[in-house]
Amino acid sequence: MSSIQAVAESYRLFNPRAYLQNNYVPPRADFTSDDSIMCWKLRRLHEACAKGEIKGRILVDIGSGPTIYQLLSAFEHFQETIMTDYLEVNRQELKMWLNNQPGAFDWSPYFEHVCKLEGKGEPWKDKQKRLQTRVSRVIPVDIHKSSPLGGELAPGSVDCLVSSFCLEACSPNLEAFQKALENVVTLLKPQGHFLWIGALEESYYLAGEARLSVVPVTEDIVKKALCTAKCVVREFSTYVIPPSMKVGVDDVTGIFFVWAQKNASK
Ligand SMILES: C[S@@+](CC[C@H](N)C(=O)[O-])C[C@H]1O[C@@H](n2cnc3c(N)ncnc32)[C@H](O)[C@@H]1O
Repeated sequence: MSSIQAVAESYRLFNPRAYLQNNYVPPRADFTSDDSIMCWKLRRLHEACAKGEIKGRILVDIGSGPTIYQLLSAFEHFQETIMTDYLEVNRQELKMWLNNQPGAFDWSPYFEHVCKLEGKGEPWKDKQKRLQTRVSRVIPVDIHKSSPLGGELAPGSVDCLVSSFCLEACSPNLEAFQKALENVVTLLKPQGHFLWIGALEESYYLAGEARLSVVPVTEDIVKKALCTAKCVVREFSTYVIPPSMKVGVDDVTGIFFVWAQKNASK
């Protein structure tokens, strides 16, 4: 896969339902096991957001895909949450869930789990309703454009970004990955926060008929990319994929979680 255009072409076959089935049901999302990928991701996000520093007016999720789990802790600390994806099929899948339409993916175990992490005894349905109300827009994004959200949001206007498994999964090479990161970071206010989750050393993943190429990145590459994008790493952790989570839908070896902050002066 050699160009941004070729990557875009490969996404034409992306099947949101197959993607959800590959990654967002057991064993990868097994809430009876604290060792599952999903429990690790939700715990990392919960712990970063529980510190009380990550808050503000606008939260934007870059490359949401058909998923909402990545917002379950952060959205509570912002007045407005904006979800984004490159593909209309994914934006439709999200709208179906936001509008409680029949056939929408069932995220209830995720809400139950995060309510338990928060420990307030809140009924999960209350939290679900709050997220559905708090998401104000589901809009197109292209991380390869200097303004990834077009005219929808001005550079320097976002308090916090979330992004999971997007940048490495839509970039043909490391140069494009670095540029995409810099494009996305321009949306942040100085000192804005970035909660970033991604795949380590992955070269492909499947979503139905689609076989998507991924640019393999290491922990070191991710840290250096953030430094070049004028971001300071506040927390960095990695999860090593155990054999039980290797289910033949990708060749990922690990997952990184980063809480970074844009430099004050940029
Ligand atoms: C691996 S999925 C990640 C979905 C979700 N965030 C998650 O955690 O599972 C990658 C997403 O990137 C989106 N994408 C593809 N090309 C893109 C581009 N140029 N800019 C932004 N997102 C893009 C895809 O539509 C897809 O939803």
